[in-house]
Amino acid sequence: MSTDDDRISVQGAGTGAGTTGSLVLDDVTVSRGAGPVISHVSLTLRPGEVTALVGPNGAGKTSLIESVSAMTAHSGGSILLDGQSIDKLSRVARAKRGIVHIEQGRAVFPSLTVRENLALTAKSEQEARAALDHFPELEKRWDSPTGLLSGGEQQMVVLARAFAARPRFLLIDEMSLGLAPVVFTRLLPIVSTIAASGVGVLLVEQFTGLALGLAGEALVVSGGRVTYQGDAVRLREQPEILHEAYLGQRAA
Ligand SMILES: Nc1ncnc2c1ncn2[C@@H]1O[C@H](COP(=O)(O)OP(=O)(O)OP(=O)(O)O)[C@@H](O)[C@H]1O
Repeated sequence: MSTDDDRISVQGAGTGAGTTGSLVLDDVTVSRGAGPVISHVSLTLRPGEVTALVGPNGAGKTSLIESVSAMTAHSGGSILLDGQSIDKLSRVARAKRGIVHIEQGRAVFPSLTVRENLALTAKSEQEARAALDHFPELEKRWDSPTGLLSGGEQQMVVLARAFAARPRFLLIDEMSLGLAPVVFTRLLPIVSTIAASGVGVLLVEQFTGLALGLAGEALVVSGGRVTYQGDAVRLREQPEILHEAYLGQRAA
């Protein structure tokens, strides 16, 4: 059961001034089956900034990210884009407004070429090609069936396809899943570059150190609650906060 004392709010979250251009989660709770799996999260995503969402398995990270793209309905609080509630908007409507969700797992269409995969989201061949600016390694694979690419290259296709959709906000859930750390490390600068082009990124990641390296703000969640919210650099300097989150959930 949650109490008001458990709530962690961020200055500026909510409606009103300062939210234009932002995606705001205002006291969001997501429930599945018996009850809440993540409660009272307030967070503001801004263009050009990376926010890391980290915590142990089952903490509620995926449920939260899914509530933003409307894959899962939230049971409390509100989600606002440019200061307007998007609570009632479907997944497709939110995607049309620029909220793009990269789900866990590398969901490429293996028999389609890289070009064809990007054509699924890009408005034109020109835009698909433009997405390649961030992914020069895919250039030589342009006409290859995506299923023949390595795991890291397939994840690049997933990222490129999301970028070709011209997101305003990109929600990335466990991009590293099934990838060797060395391969994942190559993908991170691409995420930074995408953010630098003006996209607000929410990054859910199990490789916490790497994720915090490119984030401005970080949230740690454990057992469905936010246990830390603030500067990512400060979190890196205080690993005990993360340790507590992981150990605390195990003990709960
Ligand atoms: N479809 C579902 N129906 C019922 N409960 C679910 C469903 N999906 C997830 N849960 C439960 O919700 C809680 C939060 O899961 P969630 O996947 O959001 O956490 P997570 O932090 O993303 O974990 P992971 O890193 O393992 O994906 C867990 O207790 C999980 O068992």
